[in-house]
Parts: sequence; structure tokens; C-alpha cells
Amino acid sequence: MRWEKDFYVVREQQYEIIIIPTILVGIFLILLAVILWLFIRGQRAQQQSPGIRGIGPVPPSRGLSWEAAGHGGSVFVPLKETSVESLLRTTTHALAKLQVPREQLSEVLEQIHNGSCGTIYRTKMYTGDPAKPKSVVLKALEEPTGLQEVQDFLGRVQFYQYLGKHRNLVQLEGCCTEKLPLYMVLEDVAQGDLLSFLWTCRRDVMTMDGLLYDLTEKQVYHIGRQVLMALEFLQDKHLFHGDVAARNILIQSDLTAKLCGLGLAYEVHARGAIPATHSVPLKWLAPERLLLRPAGIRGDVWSFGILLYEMVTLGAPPYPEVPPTSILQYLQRRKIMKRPSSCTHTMYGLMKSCWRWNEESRPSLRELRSRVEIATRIADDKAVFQVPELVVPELYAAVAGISVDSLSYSYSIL
Ligand SMILES: Nc1ncnc2c1ncn2[C@@H]1O[C@H](COP(=O)(O)OP(=O)(O)OP(=O)(O)O)[C@@H](O)[C@H]1O
Repeated sequence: MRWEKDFYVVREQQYEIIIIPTILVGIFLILLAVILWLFIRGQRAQQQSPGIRGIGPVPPSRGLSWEAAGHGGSVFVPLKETSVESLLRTTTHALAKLQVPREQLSEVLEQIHNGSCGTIYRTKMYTGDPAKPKSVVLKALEEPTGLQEVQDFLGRVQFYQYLGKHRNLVQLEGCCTEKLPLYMVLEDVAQGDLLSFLWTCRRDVMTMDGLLYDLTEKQVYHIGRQVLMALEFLQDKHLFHGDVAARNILIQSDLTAKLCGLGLAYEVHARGAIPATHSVPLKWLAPERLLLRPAGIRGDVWSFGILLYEMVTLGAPPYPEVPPTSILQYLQRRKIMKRPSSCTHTMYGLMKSCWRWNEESRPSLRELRSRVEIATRIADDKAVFQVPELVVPELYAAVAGISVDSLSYSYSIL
């Protein structure tokens, strides 16, 4: 019996000899695995960090130059910052020359539009003589807002800065970007947009704020020529507008035209392509845009033809008999709008050249401008366009395929 007892003692000691080293080796292996995992994770994070921290603009495409895509004049704010405050701190420094002290702006804001990147207000800016404040328009980005929206807004400010001044583009006067709400301060083109002007010309209104509500053929060419000059300016910077329409042209009392609605031009500049989220009313678009093919300045030439149609019809919706969603099929049958009765053959000839299916066959902006200039010489300066029917904005919006909220027409003058 004794030998049996001894045997058990020996076996118990053997277990200890086997189990303890096994546990130790196990712990060692687990520790090694954890250390290895931490090391690999660190390496990966290092490799990925530029992509995670800086979302830069998509590389340019369709012949946009590196400069035009926002790299030439350090136009865009990289999203390196992790909070709105630090982003504003960094960018405000870059935009120092444009900063307008907030106390120069009146606190009384009159809302005039709900724009695509925030509310648009009219207010007064006190720069010199307090008795002579200047009327300005503010595009505002108000709280609550996110980092992406702030970056986008700042990108738009820098886009205006990059564009520089042109008589026929709405001018940036400055900005307030050191804290929220952010403001883009624009010159006030108080008479409003061309579409509202055209609709008012249908009414028995003679003048308002110094603007004569009459439109002759010569004036149509005068406005058209200015729009072409603004487009040439954009083209020289390897840009295009992408949304040429009467609703995106502002006019002054002396019929100076200023192109606004530069949102799409900014998007293309920043991202190198038209983002899928940016919708533009279909009836103004060239076939290549409707077919989602690469767009360019010749698409603006097409829309310029529609703009001429809008002017001679005093703001009628294009293709009134075609539902907006059927416009591509309509154009694919090689159909274009008929000559409005108020339109001369010369002007209709211009429209038709803009509406050539093949974009290369359409005239260049310079060609178009010289044709407009020649046509101006013989254009009628006496007869005013007349359309007796008044516009019902909701009906117009449905036929034109645009949202009624995007119209700036003041109901008070209906
Ligand atoms: N400088 C201005 N002077 C007078 N009215 C203006 C001015 N800027 C904008 N508006 C008014 O606001 C409307 C919308 O302007 P705009 O298209 O520039 O802004 P948006 O909707 O933010 O477009 P986008 O994103 O394309 O710039 C215009 O049709 C006009 O009625």
C-alpha cells in the first residue's frame, strides 16, 4: 500500500511541473499577441491618417485645370480641423482682408430669400458716414450647423475671392467668419431678379425704384450681351455657370445685369464635377447635361438660348406643352421650341444656333456676343414686348419644373 501512496505523490508533483509552465507560456503568448496587435494597429493608423484628417477636393476632371479646381490660389479650406471653432480660427486668418466688423452691420435683417446655402437677408452696412449706410445682401450660415456646412460656406467665400471682380457678376464686399452666424456680404442689386422684372413688365407698372418696366428688343440684346460677358469671364477661368436662367440674373435700374446663382460653378470648381445632389431645373439644360454627360460652357450657350426665349415672352416657362420630365425625349426627337410670335427672325436664328444638339456646332461665347452686337444695331428700340396674361407663380413653377420656393417674386406686387 505504501508504494501506491508514493506513486500518487509523484503524480501530483508531475502535474505541477507540467501545468505551471504551460500557464506561463500561455500568458506570454497572449501578451505577445496583444503587443503585436497594438503595433500593427499603430502602423495602419499612420498610413491612413492623411485621408482621415483631410478631405480635400476631388481631383479635377473634364479638362478643368489644377488652378481652376481650386489649387492655384489656395481657394479651398481643407477639412483638417476637427471643430467648427478651430476651422473658423484657421480660415479667418486666410480671409483677413475680407473681414467686415460685425458692428458695421445693422441688426435689422430683412429676409429676401431662402438660398441653397442658407438664408439671404438685406441689411445696412455702416462704413463711413453713419447718415449714409450702404444697403448690402447677406448670405448667412446660422446655427445649428455642422463642420461640413461651415467648410462649404467658407469655400464659397473663397470662391468669390478667387473669381475677383466683374461688372456683370454679383460682387462680394466682404465676410464675417470669425464666429457663427457666418455672413457673406454681397453688393445689393436691389431691383431683384430678371424673372420678376419680366413678370412685372406684363403688368401696368411703369416705374418702380427708378426701374422702367418696359422691355424692347434692343434691351433684350443689351441684357443678353452682359450675360455673355459674365460667362466669358467664367470661361477665362476654366469655369462654367451651369444654371443660366432669368431667375439667376439680377438687374439694376439702368439694366445692368449681374449673374448670380454661382452655387453650381462653385461645386464644379471645388469637386471637379457636378455633384449628384445638385439639381437644376431640366428645361434649361442642354441634352448632354440631361444625358449626364460631361458638361461645359457650351451647355451655358444652350441655356442662353432659353434665356432669350424667357425675355421675349416676358418670363413664360420654356416648352409650356412638355412636362418637365419628358424634356429629354422631346429633344431626342430633335424638336426645339417654336418661334414666339414676339420674336424676330434674327433673334430666333440666335436661339436656334444655341439649341444645336451637338455642342461643338453651337457658337462660342465670343461668336455669340459678336452676333448679338451686330443684331443690336438693327434691333427695335421702340416697341415694347407685351403679354396680357399675368403669371400665377404656382402654375409657372409646375410647368417650368422648378420649386415655387425658389422663386423670388414678391406676391405683394401681383
Ligand atoms: N446681391 C444680391 N442682391 C439682391 N438680391 C439678391 C442678391 N443675391 C441674391 N439675391 C436674391 O436671392 C436669390 C437667390 O440668390 P442666389 O441664387 O445667388 O442664391 P442661392 O440660392 O444661395 O444660390 P447658389 O447656391 O446657386 O449661389 C436671387 O434670385 C435674388 O432674389
